[in-house]
Amino acid sequence: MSTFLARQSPRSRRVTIGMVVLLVAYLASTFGVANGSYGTQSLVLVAAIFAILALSLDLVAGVTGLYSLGHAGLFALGAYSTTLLNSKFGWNLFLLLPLSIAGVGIVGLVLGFLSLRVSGLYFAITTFIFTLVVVVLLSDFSFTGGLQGIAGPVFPDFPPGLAFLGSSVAWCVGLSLLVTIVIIWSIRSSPLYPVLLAIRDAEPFAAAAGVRTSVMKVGIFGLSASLAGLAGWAFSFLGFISPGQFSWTVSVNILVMVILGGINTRLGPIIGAAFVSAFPVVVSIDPFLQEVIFGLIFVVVIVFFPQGFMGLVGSLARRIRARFRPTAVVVEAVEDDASTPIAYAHLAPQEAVSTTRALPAVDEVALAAKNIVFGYNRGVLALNNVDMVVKRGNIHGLIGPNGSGKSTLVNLMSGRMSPNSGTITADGVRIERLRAPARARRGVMRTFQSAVLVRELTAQENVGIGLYSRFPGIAARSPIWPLLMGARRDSRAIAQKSIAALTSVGLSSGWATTRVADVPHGVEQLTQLAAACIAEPSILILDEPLAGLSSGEVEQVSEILRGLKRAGVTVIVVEHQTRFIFEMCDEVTVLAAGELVTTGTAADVRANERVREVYLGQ
Ligand SMILES: Nc1ncnc2c1ncn2[C@@H]1O[C@H](COP(=O)(O)OP(=O)(O)OP(=O)(O)O)[C@@H](O)[C@H]1O
Repeated sequence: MSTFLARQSPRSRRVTIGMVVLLVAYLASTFGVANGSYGTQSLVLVAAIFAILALSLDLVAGVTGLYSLGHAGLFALGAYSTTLLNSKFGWNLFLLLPLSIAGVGIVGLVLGFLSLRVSGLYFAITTFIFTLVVVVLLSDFSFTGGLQGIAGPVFPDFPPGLAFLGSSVAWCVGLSLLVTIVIIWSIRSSPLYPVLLAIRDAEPFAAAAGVRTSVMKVGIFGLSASLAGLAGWAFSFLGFISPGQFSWTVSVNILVMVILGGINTRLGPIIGAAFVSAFPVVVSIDPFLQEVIFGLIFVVVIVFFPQGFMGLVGSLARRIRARFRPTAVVVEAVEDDASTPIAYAHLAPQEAVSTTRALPAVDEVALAAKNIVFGYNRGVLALNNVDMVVKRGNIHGLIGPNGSGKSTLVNLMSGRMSPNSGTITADGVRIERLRAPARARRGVMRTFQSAVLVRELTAQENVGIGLYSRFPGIAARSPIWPLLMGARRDSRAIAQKSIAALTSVGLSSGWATTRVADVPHGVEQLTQLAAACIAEPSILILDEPLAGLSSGEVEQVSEILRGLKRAGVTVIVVEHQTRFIFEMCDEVTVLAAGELVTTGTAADVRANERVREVYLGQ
């Protein structure tokens, strides 16, 4: 074992040791519970099942931002389908396990689909109604046992030779919890985790990085529902099941567990489930008083420690770490080495765009928007019959007074919206009806006017999101990520490329490991530039990249753009700083009041009478 560990990298060694510790803790605690008293067993097993539910809810609510009150309903479907199919039709309990997981997962996919139509409070209410309907149906039908409920199936005991293991139900529930922990913690340690946070906090950024956010939301909800189905399957072995055990208050209770323990944390949902399940047993007083005390604890946590128990522990740990962290510095100037394209300096030679991309043919068109018409909510047209043709390898400026339609045109070119009429082609292919992720996979990437990033993640983790479409199968591999050698290699590659991308835009490693919430505006802008550059775009669209930057940082961005141009990347840049635009750009397009004024070289545009009148104020 020690030779095996010695051959591993420090990170792999930590993962291996973590897995061994988890397995030993699981075996020891399950053995203890399985041989414990009936009272201990019923308390711990119920807590373990609620831990599964809390972990599964945290995946959708805490990580992905889909607040569901439907988990009690999904839980009920798992428990009742197992009980009814076994007691009425004699189906094998072990066959019912995958059926329950898959069946409830499919219902979850349907519920997840609703999240694409309604979000936030409306999604919570929709899922709440789902739970109500499930419970009403279970209460009304006679074959479900009505309000009285029905006896759950009997889980087979261990054979006599293994009787020393104790209660088989305890092992079954323990194994279900272990599997859930492995799946959730694997996702959290995979590159999918930052992507899910981006879907929650910065969906346009995730979409611009090539993530199909709708598919991802539906899929994650389906996975979470499957885990609720697993919890229901295991719960059916604990005795009698009745509709009251799955009412809407149970959905709320699962959410309370997540919040008390710490939303979006590894251990929080488990601690919350243990606390809420044990509370009535430990504080064994008048039930009314008990509820009042529990309510007070919840209010105190929400008001003073909104991140729950684990959030409190985490913020203490961050404060201690911050004391020992070296001061981060921005590299003020980027070396101007004409032989090394700055934005791609981090890539291996065989991957570097500059070495693989043929030099642009003169006047070859990279992106063309023709006859673009677009109006918001059928109101006044924001763009009326606008043309913009961008030549390959050029830096092309887009300027115009406030409200002239620059951001709207950028959003249409990058796929955030589609035009009412007109065509957009990239590399000769029509893209105007493609969504942002599809355009990103075609090499059309963008940044946003005010940086759209995940504030709780470090700059390095944010930049890594930009690589999502470059590493196949991240979502499919994520539930067992640390167990896969190739996946761990990919994690290392993503981390290395992210640091290199940040270095290439002039950010030191100190900033790479700082949370975006704690970095200055300039670092935030450079981080989103690195996140767009890392995926080697062929066309890069920058929406006001200089907004709020110091003169040193402006010079730094200019240098980065020159590096991109040398690497053959076509850059479209929207900017108000005309000095920068006229200095940097090969061609400039000018818009005014949603109409095209002119396109031409900096000299042509500066000399244009209409431009001087509408924009330069002369
Ligand atoms: N989400 C929206 N809903 C309705 N109207 C909008 C929306 N976004 C922009 N507009 C309108 O569309 C027109 C063009 O706006 P747009 O933001 O594209 O201009 P802009 O040139 O980028 O301006 P700025 O330089 O201030 O960013 C404006 O009249 C604006 O009020």
